[in-house]
Amino acid sequence: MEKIKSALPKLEALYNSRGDGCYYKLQQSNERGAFLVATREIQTGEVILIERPLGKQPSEPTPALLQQREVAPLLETMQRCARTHGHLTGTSRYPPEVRHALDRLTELQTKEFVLKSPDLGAIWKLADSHRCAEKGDRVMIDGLKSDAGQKLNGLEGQVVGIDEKDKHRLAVELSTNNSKGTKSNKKSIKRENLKTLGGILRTNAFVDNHETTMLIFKDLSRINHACGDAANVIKICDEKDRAFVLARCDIASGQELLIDYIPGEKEEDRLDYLQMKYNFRCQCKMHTYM
Ligand SMILES: C[S@@+](CC[C@H](N)C(=O)[O-])C[C@H]1O[C@@H](n2cnc3c(N)ncnc32)[C@H](O)[C@@H]1O
Repeated sequence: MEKIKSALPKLEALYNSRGDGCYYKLQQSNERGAFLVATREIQTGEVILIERPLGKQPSEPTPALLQQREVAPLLETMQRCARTHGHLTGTSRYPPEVRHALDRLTELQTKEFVLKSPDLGAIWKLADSHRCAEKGDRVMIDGLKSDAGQKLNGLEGQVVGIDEKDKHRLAVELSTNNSKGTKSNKKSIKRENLKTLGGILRTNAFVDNHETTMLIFKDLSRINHACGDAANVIKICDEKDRAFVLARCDIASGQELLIDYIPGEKEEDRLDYLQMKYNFRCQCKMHTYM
């Protein structure tokens, strides 16, 4: 890894000098959402993309977050669980209250960081596999299928509580701008149709080289996961948190780009960790026949 890091300036110069355009395109599938596909043959070691993050936030709770009143009971829940089950990485065998605590802590922290990103519009376009909105959260409506619902997809708002008439839905206050200014407009929406910034962060974040910062990217965050040798690309960050994505083997045109989200994670913890952090059951070729 150190060898690649020292080669980054040379790789960047090479990447900037090549005149043959982008090496991948974005596609969409019903099962695994958006993904990237190679549009030409790529050789081992070639740089596929270099990009700066759209947003970032510290991996651990900041002192400002720790001072918030609602945070102490959430941390207490997580610490109690860690005492009973061991360290809180690598497994989804935790009780629902721990998952809830994780959801809330991430959501609260995104208010201090991701919500203030100048690229917020691009961040909202990323996927949210968690769908864990609660009262007070900024949300975006997503995935409504009916004709009327489709018109609401992409609108932003804030959850103001549970819908009194239907406890399975949340009341969302949309802010609609019109010629007379901002008008209040409440809608009743199922949680599964609401993206949150915390959910987006957890679904899409990669850590920096020191594992202290979570970073989200416009293109890198569209690359789906495959475990270990089933992955054909790797990423490495430079000191400015820009991600370099390199081919770790030869990639044929038309092949999906795949990255290991959890390099170094032990095999026995992998499926649980992917489920907890990204909320999917891994179907890569290492796990298809399990
Ligand atoms: C970082 S995003 C990747 C891009 C995403 N497919 C999209 O639509 O934007 C991670 C999410 O993609 C999906 N995903 C990625 N790799 C997958 C895999 N091997 N099997 C199933 N779903 C996967 C899961 O929904 C996961 O939470």
